[in-house]
Amino acid sequence: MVLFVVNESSGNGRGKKVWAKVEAQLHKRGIEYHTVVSSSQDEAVIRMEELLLTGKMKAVAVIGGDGTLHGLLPLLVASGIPCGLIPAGSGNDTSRALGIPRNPIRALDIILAGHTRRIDVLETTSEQYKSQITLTAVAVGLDGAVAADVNGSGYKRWCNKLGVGSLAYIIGLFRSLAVFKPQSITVTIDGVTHDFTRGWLSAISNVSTYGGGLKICPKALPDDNLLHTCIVHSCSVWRILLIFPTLLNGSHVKQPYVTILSGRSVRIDAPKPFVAFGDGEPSGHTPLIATIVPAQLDFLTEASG
Ligand SMILES: Nc1ncnc2c1ncn2[C@@H]1O[C@H](COP(=O)(O)OP(=O)(O)OP(=O)(O)O)[C@@H](O)[C@H]1O
Repeated sequence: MVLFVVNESSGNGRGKKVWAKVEAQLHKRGIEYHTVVSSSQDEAVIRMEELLLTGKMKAVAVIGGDGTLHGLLPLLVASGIPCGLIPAGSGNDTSRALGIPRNPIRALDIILAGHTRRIDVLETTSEQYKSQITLTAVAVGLDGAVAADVNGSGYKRWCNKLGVGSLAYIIGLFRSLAVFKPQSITVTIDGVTHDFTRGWLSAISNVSTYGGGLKICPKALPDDNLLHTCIVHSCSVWRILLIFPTLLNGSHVKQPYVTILSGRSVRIDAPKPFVAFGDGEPSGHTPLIATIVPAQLDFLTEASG
């Protein structure tokens, strides 16, 4: 039986509408299911844990955004149960990376078909969070500041209402640029140290996009056993504004102000703490260590080939 974990508030209420469509479809097809409709992440984890202990759940389907899935990752990884997603968030970078359609019924069909792809996750350690699991990317620096600004903001609600959830990240960028101060950063990847002056951000990615479709690490794949980090450095605020549109097609990687490094483990240091957000949720501050943990999650996706 599939357990549906629903965050009705994801996408500023889209979760509720998506669940209504999915539930109607399940009834129509006469499919039995269990459900956890939660008002908080803690409640979802407790109730999901209880239901998994019964041994009757063959898969968990999350209805929500990247943040909803993020909160359930430790339990999903520990249980080894296949996991699916019916996207209902604002950014939806997990569904983008795994080719899961926005149409709830098509996403439901993928879950019911039962094909899985084994994917990696990122584990981060900071002073604030001893161990955290992220599926998409950890934004460190300017992009972390953007995530902090977007989270819970009034404009995010409006963007979602207008059906342009990704626009919230663009608004957040302009607001954050007005106050953000770049600084020297040190990125140590697999033991090799790289120093950057005027470091703006170091995005650590398991998938190619973040922030609602920005191709920050275009070559990253969720099952390549590697993490990829994109460092933007040595440039002015005006250059950042010019680089930003090139994130849409990933051509920023050709610029001298952008360095991509890949490996298994990375540590980011900065003289003053840079804020970090994983899957759009708080991950602490630098110094921060991220490690790729290969083949941790069986994700329900379209059959390949
Ligand atoms: N299982 C849950 N039930 C209820 N609320 C949750 C649950 N998990 C997380 N939340 C809260 O709901 C917020 C919004 O969820 P989520 O991040 O999935 O949606 P979003 O922000 O609209 O989309 P995205 O993360 O794709 O941009 C989270 O930041 C968190 O505070």
